[in-house]
Amino acid sequence: MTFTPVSLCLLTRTAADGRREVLLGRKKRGFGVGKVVGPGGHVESGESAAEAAARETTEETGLAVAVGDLRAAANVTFRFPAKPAWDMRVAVFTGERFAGEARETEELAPRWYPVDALPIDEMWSDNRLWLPQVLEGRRLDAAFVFAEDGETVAESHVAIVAEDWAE
Ligand SMILES: Nc1ncnc2c1[nH]c(=O)n2[C@H]1C[C@H](O)[C@@H](COP(=O)(O)OP(=O)(O)OP(=O)(O)O)O1
Repeated sequence: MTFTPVSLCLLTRTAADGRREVLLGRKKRGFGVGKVVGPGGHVESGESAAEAAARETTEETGLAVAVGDLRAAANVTFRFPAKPAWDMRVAVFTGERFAGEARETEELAPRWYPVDALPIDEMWSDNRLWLPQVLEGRRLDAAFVFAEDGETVAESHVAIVAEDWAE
């Protein structure tokens, strides 16, 4: 089985009203077009997963992120038995430090969403099973198998590796 390496970056901030927000965006082209996703994409040859997360974030949102400010938050595999070319292993990073203002790019229309009101129905269907936990500070290992339609989660496995923010 070959899993394409992909990185995903979840930047968070505290809004003026005190609510915690996460930067997501509507995908404008390519795989998953129309869905709300975190900035991310394929890890290029010679690049670490964290470097890919930082680069993709800059390319897709205009924000500058330092690799050292990213925290490894989850490893998630997506398997599509009906379409194995789509199989991917996603390294998910979180971070709170970045520079600049998010702007729309050719790939993504970014927007800050309150963490307690995620647009979960507009995201990949696996997201509801792991994204809120990551945003609560848990580190996860997860695996999802998609049904023939490439949209419905047929099997899921989510394991908590660490309760990072537990005090
Ligand atoms: N199932 C699921 N859950 C959560 N997030 C995602 C998925 N599938 C996904 O593809 N994604 C995310 C991961 C990435 O943010 C994108 C996919 O990246 P993609 O646009 O295919 O990769 P790029 O390298 O940016 O592509 P090109 O620029 O080369 O077209 O969606």
